[in-house]
Amino acid sequence: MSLYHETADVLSATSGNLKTRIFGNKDLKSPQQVVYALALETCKWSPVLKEVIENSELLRHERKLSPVLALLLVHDLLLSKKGIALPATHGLRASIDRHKARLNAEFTRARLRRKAGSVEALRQQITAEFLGDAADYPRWVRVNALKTTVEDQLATTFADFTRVLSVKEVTASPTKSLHVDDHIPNLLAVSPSFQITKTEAYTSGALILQDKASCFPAYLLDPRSEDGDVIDSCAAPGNKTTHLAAIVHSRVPENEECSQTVYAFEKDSKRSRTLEKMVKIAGAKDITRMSFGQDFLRVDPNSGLFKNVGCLLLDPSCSGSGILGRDDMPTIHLPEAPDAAKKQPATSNRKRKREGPDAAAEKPQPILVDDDGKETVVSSEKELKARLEALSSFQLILLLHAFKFPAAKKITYSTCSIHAEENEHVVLKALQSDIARERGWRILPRDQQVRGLRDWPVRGSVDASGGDADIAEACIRSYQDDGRGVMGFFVAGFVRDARPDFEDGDGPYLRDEDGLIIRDVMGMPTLKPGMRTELSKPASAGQDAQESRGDHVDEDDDSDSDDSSDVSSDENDASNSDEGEWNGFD
Ligand SMILES: C[S@@+](CC[C@H](N)C(=O)[O-])C[C@H]1O[C@@H](n2cnc3c(N)ncnc32)[C@H](O)[C@@H]1O
Repeated sequence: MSLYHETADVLSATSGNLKTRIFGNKDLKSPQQVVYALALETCKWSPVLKEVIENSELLRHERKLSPVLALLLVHDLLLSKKGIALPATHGLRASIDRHKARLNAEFTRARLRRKAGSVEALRQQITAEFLGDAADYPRWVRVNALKTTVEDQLATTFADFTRVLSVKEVTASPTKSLHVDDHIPNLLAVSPSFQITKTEAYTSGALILQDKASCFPAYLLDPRSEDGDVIDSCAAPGNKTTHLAAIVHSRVPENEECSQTVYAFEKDSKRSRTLEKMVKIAGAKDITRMSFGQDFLRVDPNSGLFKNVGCLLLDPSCSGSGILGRDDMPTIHLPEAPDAAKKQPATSNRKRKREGPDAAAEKPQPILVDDDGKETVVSSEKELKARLEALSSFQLILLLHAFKFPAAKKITYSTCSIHAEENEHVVLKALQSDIARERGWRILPRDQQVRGLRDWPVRGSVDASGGDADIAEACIRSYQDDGRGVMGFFVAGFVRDARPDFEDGDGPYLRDEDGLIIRDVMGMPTLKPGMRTELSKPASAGQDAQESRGDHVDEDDDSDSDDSSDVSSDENDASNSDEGEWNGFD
């Protein structure tokens, strides 16, 4: 099926948002990114394209074209640099090419009616209209300190931008403007219509699109050289991993080698590939060691490899309820088909929101979206509660696992959820846990936080913190729609005084240099790495390299599942088991 038919099907589907319709559809033959870009851009331009198609009477002459197909093809004819992505002999392309001159003329008329002096001016106008409410949010751009500096970027990529004093001014300004953020170092708020993905700085990894709130965890963790190595336990797609690497890098004195490592774990093998790409493009490869398809719960905290880990960042899967525009389906303006004109009132522009062009009106239902964009429709309060309960017990298990790293003294826990169950409640339970008490973990109070987050005004809920105002103050929140231009988010920091209780909880095992136990508590030899590999299931292509170095291969690769069933990853299993569970590093 052609790109155009597949994209037309996506736009005509009756359920799911645009992202889930595309990225959750394994049957698509065309590249998902290409389908997404075509669908989104066509929706954006559809008010103009509708006019062009109707005034040129394209659908009256080409009866086989549906209104959606016509929009997609005319979009590429008029607006894509490469034109229609079909051979000239293809029937669909021919049906548009026959009307090329008329379509071009109608496009010019539509532009002039909007008083746009050029196609670029029209593009800006259309983008601003399309953004609608989203225009209240700037584009948050993290300047990647591994590759560039704010000063360099202000002098190059943003040379023709006006610097303004607040986020509100950025979103209100009709011209290109930017604001250097007051809370997070190396962060810029940029005009939402700016097409940053087309800049060299973006494609080379010097600039990274990352919501301000998503920058909180790495900044709050504040890894310093004396803190030793860092773990990002749930790393893909890698925004926070690369942010951690950038912070670590920025603290290495000039002419000195970086002695710290950022260990990044990602359980899902498909998402691990995204992580790998992101780390590479961000220039973070030297600092980062990634373990693909690795469940963090199966990482042994007492392994010698992690004896210098002083900081951990935990950003586990959550309900995603704070994410901006996750459940939005862009509006598409369909041209009238000649027959439809008779059936429908002439005034109807068939403008539809959250539904495909041929769908019946759909009642919005609350949905939760997981890391892969998979949706869970929540039809009742009870169902929402059950889902949040499952998610929060999995989040707590991960946090308690992080507490076990013997040299750890700082941890951040974050979610992009607005629900207290996944946020303050997890924090309270973690603080009340045996492991927190044994190891002396406490919350990082507001007055000890890095300056930018100490100053950040939006804090946790006192009610959700069991009435404890200090804990609520220590928790950092953000909400959509509060005028600060950020997504809904939560982060809390935990600290303790470092105690190198390396053997703690694991017994006086003797380990080899990779941290593998080679003698047990009784001094008896344990399995050697080679023997473990024999016991493992055959490795996939990506794991060959790990095996050849004698690293373990996961026997129980459940990386495709990323939902609350993960809760079944028994914590004790994870910490006590030392065999066949380690995926090694890339
Ligand atoms: C919210 S996303 C992380 C986003 C990431 N920190 C960033 O900023 O780009 C959660 C990730 O954790 C992964 N994950 C969930 N459970 C995990 C586990 N037990 N071990 C390792 N990764 C896990 C998921 O597959 C998902 O990619």
